[in-house]
Amino acid sequence: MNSDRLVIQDIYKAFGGATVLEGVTLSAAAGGLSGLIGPNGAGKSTLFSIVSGFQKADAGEIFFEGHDVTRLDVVDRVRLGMGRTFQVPREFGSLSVRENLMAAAPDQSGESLLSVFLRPGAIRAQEAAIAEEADGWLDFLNLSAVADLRAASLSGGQRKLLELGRVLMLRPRMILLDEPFAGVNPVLIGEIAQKIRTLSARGIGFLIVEHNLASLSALVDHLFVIDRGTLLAEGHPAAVLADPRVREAYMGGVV
Ligand SMILES: Nc1ncnc2c1ncn2[C@@H]1O[C@H](COP(=O)(O)OP(=O)(O)OP(=O)(O)O)[C@@H](O)[C@H]1O
Repeated sequence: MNSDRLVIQDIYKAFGGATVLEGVTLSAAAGGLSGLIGPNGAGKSTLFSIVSGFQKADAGEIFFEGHDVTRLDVVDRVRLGMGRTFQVPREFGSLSVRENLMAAAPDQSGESLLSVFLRPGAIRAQEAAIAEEADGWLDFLNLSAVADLRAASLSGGQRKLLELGRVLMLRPRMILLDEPFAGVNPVLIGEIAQKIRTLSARGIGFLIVEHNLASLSALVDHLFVIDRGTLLAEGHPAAVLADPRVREAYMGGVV
């Protein structure tokens, strides 16, 4: 059942006395291109954190491709193919761009001191494979020219691309992208959107939180709108953005 979907079922979350999510239920195609919008403070980032396992819901359930992941930690969700990026990129500023990608790779047995002594050849081979994979993504993301620069020196848009690269190192089947276009110039927005389209055509699904509605609706096939902690509307982007309830809730009718 729902073996090809991310199913979010009746999620509740309160911080102190304030209820942020009040029974959010939605179902997104795991391999599809979907967007999640809503006014500031609607609970989008909180929902992302709960879906990816960084925060616990007070109630509700999450299923990914038929697996109940509600009680799994972040690492186990990543193993099942779920990846996420953050609104504020979390790269290591003092590491190079390439090192940032390599550090994101899972299962680095080279980090265990014992295996450095016992199996040095295997670790060198593994590191070489990780470096090759990182270089492949750097090339795909047009970051090869800055691979040896410190991540802190990148522009806002390049940092978004790096963040995407870091999650790609986890080999996800679905990526939750938190505001990929925020603080990015229009040219680079087009480039990031194109990368997302290419990855989608290769079978990686996306659920994207974004305030730039024009860029988002041009990219995704399906939009979800949450408002005051519940799902307000969903459907084809043009239909959703024309929905009077959405226009009313979202920016007080200015959409
Ligand atoms: N750790 C926390 N402790 C207390 N309140 C929190 C916490 N995280 C989020 N909130 C509150 O929950 C509400 C929803 O925040 P959230 O960041 O999920 O909304 P959002 O829809 O992503 O907003 P934005 O579009 O502005 O990023 C906000 O009122 C926020 O202040």
